[in-house]
Amino acid sequence: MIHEKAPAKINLTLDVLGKRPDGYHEVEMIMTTVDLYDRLAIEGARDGKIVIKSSDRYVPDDRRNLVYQAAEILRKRTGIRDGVTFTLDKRIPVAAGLAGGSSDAAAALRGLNRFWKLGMSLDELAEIGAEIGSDVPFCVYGGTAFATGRGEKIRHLPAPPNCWVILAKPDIGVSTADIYGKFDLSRARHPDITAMETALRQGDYEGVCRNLGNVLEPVTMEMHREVAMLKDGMERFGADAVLMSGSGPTVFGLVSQEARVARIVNGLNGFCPEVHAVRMLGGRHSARLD
Ligand SMILES: C[C@@](CO)(OP(=O)(O)O)[C@H](O)COP(=O)(O)OP(=O)(O)OC[C@H]1O[C@@H](n2ccc(N)nc2=O)[C@H](O)[C@@H]1O
Ligand SMILES: Nc1ncnc2c1ncn2[C@@H]1O[C@H](COP(=O)(O)OP(=O)(O)O)[C@@H](O)[C@H]1O
Repeated sequence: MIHEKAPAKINLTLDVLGKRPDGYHEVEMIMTTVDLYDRLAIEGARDGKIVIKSSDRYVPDDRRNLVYQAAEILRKRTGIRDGVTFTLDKRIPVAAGLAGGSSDAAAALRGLNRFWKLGMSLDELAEIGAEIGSDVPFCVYGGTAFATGRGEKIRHLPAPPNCWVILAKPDIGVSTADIYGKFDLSRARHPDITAMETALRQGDYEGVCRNLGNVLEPVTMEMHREVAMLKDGMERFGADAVLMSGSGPTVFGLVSQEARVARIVNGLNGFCPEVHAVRMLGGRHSARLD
């Protein structure tokens, strides 16, 4: 049996440039991984079956699970017919804007690469991952990156300055397709992605805080006032900067002073069911074969 960790991501910036003929949106975003993980165990299965055992009853255990799709695509590409059992310990909230499913799929690709001794590079796995979902290539590498296209083209960036990240997810689920569908380009306030990239290159924490921005945030907030309430709460309790991640509804706050973390977490616990205090990870995965 082998194990692979699947970290959550947050979007430091998310911009949409327009809708494409294929129905997806052209995006520019800066993403980074944080130390909240799902855990994936991989072992063999009889009769060539792909079996998913999940700790979360809201996550599908069939072909709809992105982990299943990762195994299926990898088998098709390589001609391998072996069965495989995945035991998925979900810690990342589902449908939260934290790319839990995408990160699980990426972990399945990295893990199966080791389990089946395929010898593929992360670039090859990322290319395969793009067939599963727009965020999967980023999740294959992890770390910090500038993502373009529909999110699948990746350019690596330096890790953000170390700080605490407080994640708060209201008790609602959000459909990514729904939020992109309601997005109106003419009303968008575009974030300054160049300024964010400069802040990352200079290790400038205040610059990172100043330049957080997500054009999908007002769209999700208009549908769910809980998101705006959480953002207000997080700011009031003392986070340095606050933003919604991805299509939401998770809101994250950046905090440099450890002493403030407990105060913010305790304050939010009063009205938000799911709050996590985590750290930035920033570093990339490797395509290890052991
Ligand atoms: C918004 C983001 C930001 O990181 O993350 P989440 O909120 O899902 O975490 C991503 O763009 C989500 O990526 P991902 O969740 O992999 O999306 P996909 O499975 O490829 O697409 C789901 C649906 O979202 C819409 N979609 C997705 C990506 C994109 N660039 N344009 C789109 O319009 C499409 O309607 C698509 O059918
Ligand atoms: N391994 C998985 N973990 C979580 N959700 C999954 C997984 N595979 C498929 N899904 C489906 O994908 C949807 C989006 O989940 P998730 O990846 O957690 O959200 P997001 O795209 O907002 O980050 C869920 O509603 C779920 O039905």
